[in-house]
Amino acid sequence: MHFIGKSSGVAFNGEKFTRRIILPLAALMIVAFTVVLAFVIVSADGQNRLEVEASTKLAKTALTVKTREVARNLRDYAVWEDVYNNLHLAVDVEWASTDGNVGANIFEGLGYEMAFAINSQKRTVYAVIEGKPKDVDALSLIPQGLATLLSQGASRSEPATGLLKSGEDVLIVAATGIVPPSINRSTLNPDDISMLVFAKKLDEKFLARMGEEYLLSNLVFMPAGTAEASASVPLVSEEGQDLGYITWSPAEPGYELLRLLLPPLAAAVVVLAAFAVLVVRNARRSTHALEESAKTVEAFAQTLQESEMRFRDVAEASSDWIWECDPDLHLVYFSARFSEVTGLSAASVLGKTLEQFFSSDTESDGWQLLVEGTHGQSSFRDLRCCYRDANGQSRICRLAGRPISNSHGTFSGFRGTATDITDEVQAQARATHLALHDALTGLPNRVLFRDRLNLALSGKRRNPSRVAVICLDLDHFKEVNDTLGHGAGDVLLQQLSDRLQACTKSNDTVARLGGDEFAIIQIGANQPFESEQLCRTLIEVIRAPFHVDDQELHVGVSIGIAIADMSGDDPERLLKNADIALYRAKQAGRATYRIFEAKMDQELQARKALEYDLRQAVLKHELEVHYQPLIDLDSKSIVAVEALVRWRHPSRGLVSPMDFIPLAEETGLIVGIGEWVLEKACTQALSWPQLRVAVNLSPIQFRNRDLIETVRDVLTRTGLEPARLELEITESVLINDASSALDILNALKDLGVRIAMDDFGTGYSSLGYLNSFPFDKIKIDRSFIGDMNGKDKSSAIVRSVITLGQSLNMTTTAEGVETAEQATFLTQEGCNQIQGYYFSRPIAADEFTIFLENWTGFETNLSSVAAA
Ligand SMILES: Nc1nc2c(ncn2[C@@H]2O[C@H](COP(=O)(O)O[C@H]3[C@@H](O)[C@H](n4cnc5c(=O)[nH]c(N)nc54)O[C@@H]3COP(=O)(O)O)[C@@H](O)[C@H]2O)c(=O)[nH]1
Repeated sequence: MHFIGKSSGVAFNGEKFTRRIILPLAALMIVAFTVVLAFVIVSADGQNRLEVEASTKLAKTALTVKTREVARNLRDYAVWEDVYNNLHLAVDVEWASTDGNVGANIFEGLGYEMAFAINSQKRTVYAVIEGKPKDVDALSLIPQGLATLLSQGASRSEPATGLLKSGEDVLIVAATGIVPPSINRSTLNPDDISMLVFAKKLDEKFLARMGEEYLLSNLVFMPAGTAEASASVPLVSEEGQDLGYITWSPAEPGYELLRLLLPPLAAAVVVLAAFAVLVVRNARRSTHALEESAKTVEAFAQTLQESEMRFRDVAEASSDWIWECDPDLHLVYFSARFSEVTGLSAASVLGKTLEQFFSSDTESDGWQLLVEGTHGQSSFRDLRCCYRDANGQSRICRLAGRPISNSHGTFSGFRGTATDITDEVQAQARATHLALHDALTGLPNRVLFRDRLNLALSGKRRNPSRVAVICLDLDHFKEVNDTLGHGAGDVLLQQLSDRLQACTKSNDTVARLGGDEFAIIQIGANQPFESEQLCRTLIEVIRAPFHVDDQELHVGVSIGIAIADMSGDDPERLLKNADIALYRAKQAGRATYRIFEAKMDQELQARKALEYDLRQAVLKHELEVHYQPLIDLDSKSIVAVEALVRWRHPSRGLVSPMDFIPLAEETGLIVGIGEWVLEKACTQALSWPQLRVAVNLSPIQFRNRDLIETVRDVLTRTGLEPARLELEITESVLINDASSALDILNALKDLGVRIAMDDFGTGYSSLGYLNSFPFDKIKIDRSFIGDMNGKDKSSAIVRSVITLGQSLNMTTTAEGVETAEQATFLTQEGCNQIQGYYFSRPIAADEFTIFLENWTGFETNLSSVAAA
């Protein structure tokens, strides 16, 4: 394993690219182009200079040739016998000037502007200027150099030539002696010889023709002192006098070359530049790609480095250690972590086989294959093994290994890791336990209960009717929680679970399903006998007081039993059936048990249907309120009316509240129904201004703290005077939580409404209640009224309650008065109000209005009662 160092920065940014690639390349191109251009220009210039040199030579040659031509023409005349005779021996001007001798032909034929014949005394004897004889002196006309030239020409056979000036004109002048071939020249004294002179002007015409002949374009004469041209030949006399120069426009092959070369060169430069741009662009792309791949490589290197660091950190931080064994599974290597984790020295273990050090705590095939040597030299992982650490403690580890080979490729053992998973396994075991057990009691929870039930039922199939599911629900446990707090409730539940376990056998399962709900799976050969026996025991055992925080607590238990095969063997169904039986046990007055029967389910279904109908009834406004009058026995007038709810069911007809109020209470629907009845009754009472209206309140409504607000709101909404509203409560309201109930009653009383104790005598009839709360009225339950005949116990009770009411200054009302005798007796005993079918059944509001209108009072036969 090795680390790849961080890159030293291969990255090539744009600036670097420009500096390192583009600028040198551009400079190279500029230099190359400049060199080429300079070379071309220098070559062109060289060529031009060569051309100047060549043309100069040519111009000189042309001058020489012209000069020789003048000399040659001169000589032709000078050797002519006639010229000797007519211009030397004697001067015959007429002969000489005749055309064809030395006359006009000299100018017109040969083009010489001047011709002179000069005798030995240097006197011009004959002169022809531009073809016409003139009397001029040659030496005056050409003052400088002619004398010398005459002298030279006289002394030699060939004409002497030179460039001389006449006025502003430059002349090619040739001078030679007039000596015919008949005379031996050497015999003559030069000083005696007459000279013939021809002169040719270097005028424009002459030079133009000469230029044409010698390809010297624009050949012109330039006087002395003017700026010298690039191509010129100076005109210097024999005596060194500067006469000016001839100049011409030399050909410029160099510039021609430039004209030819520059466009393709420029094109080449453009192409090269374009190519360079392309190359640079490609290079930039390549550089960019290179840069990207460099970055990627760098990133990889970084990642690898981090990965290695991570691996090292993990390896050092984890409890893993590395081991190695030879082909016979003898341990031959441990990493340093081995000793740190196990507390054992590597030396004490090295040499042992895998099997001698580890043992498998599971029936793992992998482990068997490994230690038996049938591993096939293949990798393995997740082998759970045990070993003993330095303290002799059993530890669990997970082994992973892969085969290793020597340099020849032969199998040389295994190398792998061992991870100590003892804590993990223990934590997992704890988690599993927690997931399957109730934290408070340690009993199996619902999940484990289901598992066990499934298991029991699968066993039951081999031995039917042995499994019973028993559901338990504590009676009055809520009161423990409410009065002593949840801590006390928890302790009670823990004690209860101990009692439950003590009552069951080892192969039974006691589980806590939640709250105060417990369940038992009982396996018994003799069902339902055994489960009934167990339930009776449980009821007894649980009835015994619990001791929590020095307090003696009493709870009871209701139990439902479902026997497999008697009620199906589906675990869910079985549990549900036990629940239904439990419900029936509770309905039966608690502290008892019930065994599930099929009809219970039917009843439950019917109840559910009723519940559904009731919910619908509320929504569909199928409820209505009927009214029953309360008659004052002093005035014989109707003083109040009791509102009683009815359900006009579409198919069942008028349903009694006896049939649906309990259900409404169980489902909580009573809260909404109660409020609706209250509002309806208060509204209706407004149309009977002389009457109070009495409305029944359910204990369930009392548990709701909103009751006070509800009553206040209804009174506000309807506008009924609070003193005209009488709320009837039963003793059960006070039994559950007397102090809270008394608070609510006081609050209601503060609203100004009256409170009546309903069904007095049927419950605990604790006089303490009457003492602790100043009721306005006591309603004697109709069961006492129906039973009394003047002498019996009921009559005595009724009499005592009336007396009690009188002494507590409370109104007494007798319910269920069906006969005149009952009315007479109650009148006689001093009862204040009576209510019953004798006067009217509960009737609809409009019927009641008619009843009220027709009311004329009633008669009591006091004498007959007294006689009885
Ligand atoms: N929480 C609420 N409870 C209500 C409401 N409406 C009624 N109830 C309670 O339902 C129980 C049954 O009521 P009901 O069937 O209406 O019976 C009442 C009277 O019809 C009946 N009664 C009256 N006189 C006689 C009689 O001469 N003989 C006879 N056999 N029965 C008679 O008594 C019932 C009134 O009882 P009480 O309320 O105790 O004054 C009943 O417990 C109602 O309270 C409601 O809206 N909310």
